[in-house]
Amino acid sequence: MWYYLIAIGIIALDQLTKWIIVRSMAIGEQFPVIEPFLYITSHRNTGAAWGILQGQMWFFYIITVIVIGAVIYYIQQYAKTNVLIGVSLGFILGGAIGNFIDRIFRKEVVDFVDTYIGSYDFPIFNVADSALVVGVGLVFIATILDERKKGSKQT
Ligand SMILES: CCC[C@@H]1OC(=O)[C@@H](C)C[C@H](C)CCCCC(=O)CCC[C@@H](CC)/C=C/C=C(\COC)CC[C@@H](O)[C@@H](O)C[C@H](O)CNC1=O
Repeated sequence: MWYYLIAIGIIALDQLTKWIIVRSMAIGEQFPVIEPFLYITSHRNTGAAWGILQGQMWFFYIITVIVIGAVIYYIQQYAKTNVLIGVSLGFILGGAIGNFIDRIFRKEVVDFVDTYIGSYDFPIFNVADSALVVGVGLVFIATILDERKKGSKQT
């Protein structure tokens, strides 16, 4: 149950940061946090990662509802026995809903975390994206650990 609290916490943090950016920065405005690696840049994206599928909102609604449905199903199935799976699914749920709220009410996603890896300007992202990437990464780790545990029991 409290995995949903993780998702709610992420949604709250995501929406709060986006609200602050929308209210206090013009689109395109930038200020440095850690030169020359990290900046806050007010950005909007009507697509998904790297701006793919710009404007395909119905596609995003359908995918997001599928993602949310799958995550809730897996939380009911696995979170009781595997805490790490539960936590990672909570992250994915929070991230998916965070961007879903933007897509429904703003018809675009607010992004503001602008990182430069060397001279490469990584796509500007937000709290929800970070939660999604961390959640997906944790699911992989939890699955690998789970397989190892099963493997060691059989040997
Ligand atoms: C993170 C998933 C993207 C997020 O998916 C969502 O909402 C989900 C719930 C719904 C999507 C319609 C479905 C997933 C599409 C899969 C995808 O896209 C491949 C991702 C690979 C991943 C490998 C690591 C890259 C990650 C990149 C970025 C995030 O880096 C932290 C850059 C983000 C910036 O391009 C930013 O403008 C994006 C904008 O905020 C809208 N965000 C989305 O569409």
